[in-house]
Amino acid sequence: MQSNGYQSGFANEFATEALAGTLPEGRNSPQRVAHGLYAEQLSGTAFTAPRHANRRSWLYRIRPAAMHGTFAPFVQPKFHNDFGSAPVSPDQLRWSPLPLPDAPTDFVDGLFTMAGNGSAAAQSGIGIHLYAANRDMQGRYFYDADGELLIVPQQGRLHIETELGVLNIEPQEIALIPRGIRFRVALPDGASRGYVCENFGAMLKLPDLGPIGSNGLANPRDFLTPNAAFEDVDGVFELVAKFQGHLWRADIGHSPLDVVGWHGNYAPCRYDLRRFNTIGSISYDHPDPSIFLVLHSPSDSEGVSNMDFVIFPPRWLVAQDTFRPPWFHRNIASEFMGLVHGAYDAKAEGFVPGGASLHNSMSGHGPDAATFEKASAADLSRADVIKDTMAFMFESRAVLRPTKQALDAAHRQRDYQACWQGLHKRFSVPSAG
Ligand SMILES: O=C(O)Cc1cc(O)ccc1O
Ligand SMILES: [Fe+2]
Repeated sequence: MQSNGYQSGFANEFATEALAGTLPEGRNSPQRVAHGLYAEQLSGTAFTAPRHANRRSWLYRIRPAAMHGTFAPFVQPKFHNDFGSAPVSPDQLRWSPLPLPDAPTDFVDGLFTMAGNGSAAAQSGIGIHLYAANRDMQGRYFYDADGELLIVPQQGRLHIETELGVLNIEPQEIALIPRGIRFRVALPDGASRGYVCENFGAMLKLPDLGPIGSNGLANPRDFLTPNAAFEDVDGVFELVAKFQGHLWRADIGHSPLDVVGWHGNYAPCRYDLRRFNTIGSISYDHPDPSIFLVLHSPSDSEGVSNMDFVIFPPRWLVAQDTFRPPWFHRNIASEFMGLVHGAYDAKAEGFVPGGASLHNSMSGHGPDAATFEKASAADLSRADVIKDTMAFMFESRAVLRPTKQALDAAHRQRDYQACWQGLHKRFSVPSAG
């Protein structure tokens, strides 16, 4: 399926048709829809959610979504929401990239669950997954009833055909696929890898800007939602569903990507992280990383997120009398980090593109010894430019429980804590007089 272009804006009321005259005028559900299509509403928030938070779309499609066979369990044991109940160690954890597969592996088969909290049943928390895949989804369509998917490719472009249109993204761009939307992923570059945050909680939204003003951080017009595109194909296909933490499959005799036109504000979108308007200190001190917030999923407590998606993009560091890289810290929040491109300014080595780290609540972390030495001696009369970099963080209010397979993985760096062992004692009491 080819892209039909995009519409700009975040969660706007969009309207798009791949065939002229598809969308009904003045009503959503006429007695007979144009072109013999079926009308179907897809709601992503409660019917009665306040207007500013209400998200739903109307789809005009060749066959209703109800048409498929019965579901049976689908076996892909690496992709799940079993975050366990065993004690979670407060150790800092880090991983090298998930190895690319040798055997033919599509996006669904290539998902590997790293950590998570909460559950789909509780409608709060997140699942954090990696993917490593090398072939297009063939005759297979997928949807996630458990959460919205935030996809962060690190290697290889993704061609994502969804019910509502096509998203093409490359590393340093992201895709957001709302809960329930059916899609198929093709890999134009072959072997591909990246990160996925599965959000069981409130839908991701742009943060308020407060004193920053009316512009800045991720600007709404840089979010792109696809125009309608459809395929009218019959065949022997399968529909894979993620439902309550488990995978299911059903036969389906046609492509579910058969929406000819749609309107509404519940739709997938893409965003280029390089468009982020990065704001930082132009006087002294390193600000809290909330200044780098792209999108967040609020929780029931004001100002406390179910999940914050934060990036560390290229930027200038000019603060005076300041240790410029991230400081040493312990936070109530729990931080899962990934690196899409380049190097991260808190770590001289070991944290590489495709890799990941996990620093849970109150576990101390910060610059490694080499970074500390360098930044403590840096000449601050010059501005530092941090270029060729794109790190990110999925930060959550609740502890992120690493999965057994993540802890046992061959690519876990079991010596991660050694990066701080060179931070020797520097203290000395000045001698009297
Ligand atoms: O741990 C990290 O590297 C992420 C991070 C970056 C920063 O600039 C300040 C706090 C923080 O948790
Ligand atoms: Fe941190």
